[in-house]
Amino acid sequence: MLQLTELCARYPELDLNFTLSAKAGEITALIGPSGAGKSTLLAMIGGFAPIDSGDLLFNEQSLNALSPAERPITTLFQDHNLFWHLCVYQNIAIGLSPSLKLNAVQKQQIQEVASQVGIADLLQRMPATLSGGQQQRVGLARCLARRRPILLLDEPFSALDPALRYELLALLRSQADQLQLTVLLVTHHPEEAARIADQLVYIHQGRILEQGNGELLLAPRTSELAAYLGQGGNER
Ligand SMILES: Nc1ncnc2c1ncn2[C@@H]1O[C@H](COP(=O)(O)OP(=O)(O)OP(=O)(O)O)[C@@H](O)[C@H]1O
Repeated sequence: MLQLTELCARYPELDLNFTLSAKAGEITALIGPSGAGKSTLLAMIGGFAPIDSGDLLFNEQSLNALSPAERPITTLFQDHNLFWHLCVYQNIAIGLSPSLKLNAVQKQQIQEVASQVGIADLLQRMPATLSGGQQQRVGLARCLARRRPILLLDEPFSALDPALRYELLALLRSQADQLQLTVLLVTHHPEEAARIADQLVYIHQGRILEQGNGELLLAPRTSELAAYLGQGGNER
């Protein structure tokens, strides 16, 4: 279980304060307007942005003092996931060993993960020769190969067309189930995320305003979420 308790960061323009928990095997979709603090929240969990106060626990162990590499976490971003001078195999391998020297078990792991995400026949290709969807599969494969129990995704599929985006979300769903990953996904496509997520979390101005399952989108309780969803106009 990943548990955030009053996890705070203060910036000149925004105070962030999050209390949230997510279980193994669960996908949590983080939605909210631009500038709400979604990416900063992922960065705080991943160790890339400072935590001013509060607790970040995974299976009851504090992660606050750990460096990004020491945390049981791997992150997939929208861009900059791939090294263009390395082939697909090496792009996955670098997640396991920065020197690209792999033992037999690690080599096997790469084959396995490549099959799981449907890129087993692309391992010798260069990233520039792949479609956007294939490239994001490679990025996802690298994250999965690292076998960290927490997977953070910051809008990784948003540049893809809707059908491909959904295909990758469905892949994420199956991997979360199989590997019992705790997944936090930042997305600007709430309806799509609702099809695969266990919980939706609406973030507004550095705070969680609403949280729940897909029903949230059908019946927002706050005027902020209604406005974000384009259902504004009704005073609530
Ligand atoms: N390093 C920083 N220095 C100053 N302010 C920061 C910093 N990091 C985050 N912030 C503040 O937090 C706000 C939230 O930014 P963040 O990128 O997390 O929003 P977001 O919800 O992910 O937006 P988007 O959907 O556009 O990616 C920023 O607008 C800024 O006010």
